[in-house]
Amino acid sequence: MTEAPPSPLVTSRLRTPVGPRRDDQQWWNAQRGSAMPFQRYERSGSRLPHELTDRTWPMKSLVRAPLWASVDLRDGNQALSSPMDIERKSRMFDLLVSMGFKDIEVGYPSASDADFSFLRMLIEQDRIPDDVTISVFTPARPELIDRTFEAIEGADRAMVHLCNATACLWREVVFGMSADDVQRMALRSAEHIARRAESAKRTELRFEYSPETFNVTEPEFVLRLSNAITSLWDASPDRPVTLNLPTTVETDSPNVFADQVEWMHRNLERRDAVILSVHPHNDRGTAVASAELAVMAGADRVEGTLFGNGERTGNVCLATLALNLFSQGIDPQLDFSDIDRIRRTVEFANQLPVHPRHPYAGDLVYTAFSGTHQDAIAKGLAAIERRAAEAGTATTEVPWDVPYLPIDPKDVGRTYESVVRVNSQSGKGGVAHVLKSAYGLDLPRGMRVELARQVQQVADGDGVELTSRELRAVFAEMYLDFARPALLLKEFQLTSEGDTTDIDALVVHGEGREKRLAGSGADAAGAYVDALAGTGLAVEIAEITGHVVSDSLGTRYAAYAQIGLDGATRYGAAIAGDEASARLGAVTSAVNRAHA
Ligand SMILES: CC(=O)SCCNC(=O)CCNC(=O)[C@H](O)C(C)(C)COP(=O)(O)OP(=O)(O)OC[C@H]1O[C@@H](n2cnc3c(N)ncnc32)[C@H](O)[C@@H]1OP(=O)(O)O
Ligand SMILES: CC(C)C(=O)C(=O)O
Ligand SMILES: [Mg+2]
Repeated sequence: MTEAPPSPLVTSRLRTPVGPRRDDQQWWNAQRGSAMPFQRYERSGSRLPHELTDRTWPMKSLVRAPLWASVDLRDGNQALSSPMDIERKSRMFDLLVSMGFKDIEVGYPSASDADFSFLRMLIEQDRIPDDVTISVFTPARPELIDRTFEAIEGADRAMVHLCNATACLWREVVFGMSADDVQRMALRSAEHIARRAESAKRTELRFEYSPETFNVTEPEFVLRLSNAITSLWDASPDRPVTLNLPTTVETDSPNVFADQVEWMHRNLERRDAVILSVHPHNDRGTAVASAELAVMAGADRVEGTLFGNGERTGNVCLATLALNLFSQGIDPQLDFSDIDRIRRTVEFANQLPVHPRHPYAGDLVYTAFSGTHQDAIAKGLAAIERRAAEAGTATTEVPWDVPYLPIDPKDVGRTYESVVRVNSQSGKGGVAHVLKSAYGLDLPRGMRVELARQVQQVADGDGVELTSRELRAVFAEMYLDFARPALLLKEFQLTSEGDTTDIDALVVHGEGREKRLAGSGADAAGAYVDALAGTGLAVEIAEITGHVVSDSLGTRYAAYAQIGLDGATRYGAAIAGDEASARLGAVTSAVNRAHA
């Protein structure tokens, strides 16, 4: 068996070890060796091309969306315990089209009847829009290539995607071939494809080649093979060949992949005739970083799946990549404006749930439970509203800048309702935010503190989250509903003359009977406390605030009073049909709380 050409690129060791030194462990580092058999995974040599000391990708930033290619229907599908049936495939295909994907790998038609018939259905029912190119996967086996061409017969456009593994382990263990044999197998298949394409005149054909296991293949071998393929297919700027570099099994940190991609990008022949693509998998959990750095390193196109379904730990998640761009002010060129619809369809097709913490799409990703985060979010949302009001424009027109929320949930079709959810980790900011957003109640600061303390006690006791309705109930129990009120304002009449307001009120105080009281003051509340002196209550008003509330019961008024009584400060609140009733009710509530 011929060995792969010796590659200086894979034997050089350029990596500088980082991390705490083991020999003179510091007093502050109590970590000790584990019993894990890590030695089994030690590597000799490096995958870094040693020429690449002048890498340019670290200085680059992403400025536009790469070409997106969905492989949900091929790589995603092949990883499912129950592969998609035709209905699930159709729903996935229509979703991808509706989102703006122009490059969709629809299957591996030579592998199964399900993939073959789905493709025939798409073609025969004319379901492929004019600006969408479907791609079909084939291994380097002539009989399967022939079947692939049967599957695409009659299509207006298609991309034939040839793939074979190239790394030493696969050459030796899977194929039992030398590097030269693998190259010969790939070229024979590429030639076979070119020949078949000659006779498929009706279809505008493009070609893709993937050196599967690229990331663990000797770079010089993969470069030589890729150049031979693009030459055989006669890649030209007006008929470019897609060269797709996968991390079939992700093995290294993303900077290593970025170096590998930049090295290919700089050394490929016919670079202007090659669409350089990457296909990261997520075995180390760094597929997104690998894709982003690869684009900085020169890749033009990214293959992946929605929410990262795929073999083992999955393919790179295109939703994350696209919305990462969006969050930096770059048009993702894909429509995620209703991310829950997208998620529901993908969950239906894959029969797999999307994790509640999945970037941008999970149920919980725009939700804060912890107090300080809630406080900051509530302040951030209020600041956006203020800025919009100052500019005389809608909140959607001012730049988004809210702590702990990288994007506006509304931009992906979410509401603010679940942004703040209250449990025992919550503070006053969160409690106030929920009452305001769900019920329009804008409590004064001191009252928020008092209410939050009570909410925390309830949440601690129950150990669960409080819904906005439960929160409203805690508020009502504290300030609005008194089973045995010490003071009851049954009715009142106000008259004003000049700067003075007079009140005539009917109250019940303590165990006593109804009592008619009169008083005067600068306003209704002032007149009321003056009248209350007649029952022996020496109330002082520190602050009264209020606002209109519109809810299912119509437009009403909410008032919040802070009073001094018997040397203590109390808060009270009331919601009533008119402002005066609410303000007097808030004073009554505060008195009742003092006596509770
Ligand atoms: C990284 C990727 O995602 S590659 C895509 C992988 N996707 C799939 O495998 C899904 C669909 N696959 C299938 O349905 C089947 O594997 C089939 C129908 C394609 C082939 O089935 P079988 O002929 O029974 O072969 P099987 O899958 O057991 O083994 C693969 C054979 O193909 C060879 N092979 C594997 N990959 C390739 C390739 N890219 N090009 C050429 N030959 C290949 C293997 O060496 C093995 O050959 P051998 O029989 O001489 O040992
Ligand atoms: C077919 C290739 C691109 C693949 O899916 C992989 O290597 O992961
Ligand atoms: Mg893959």
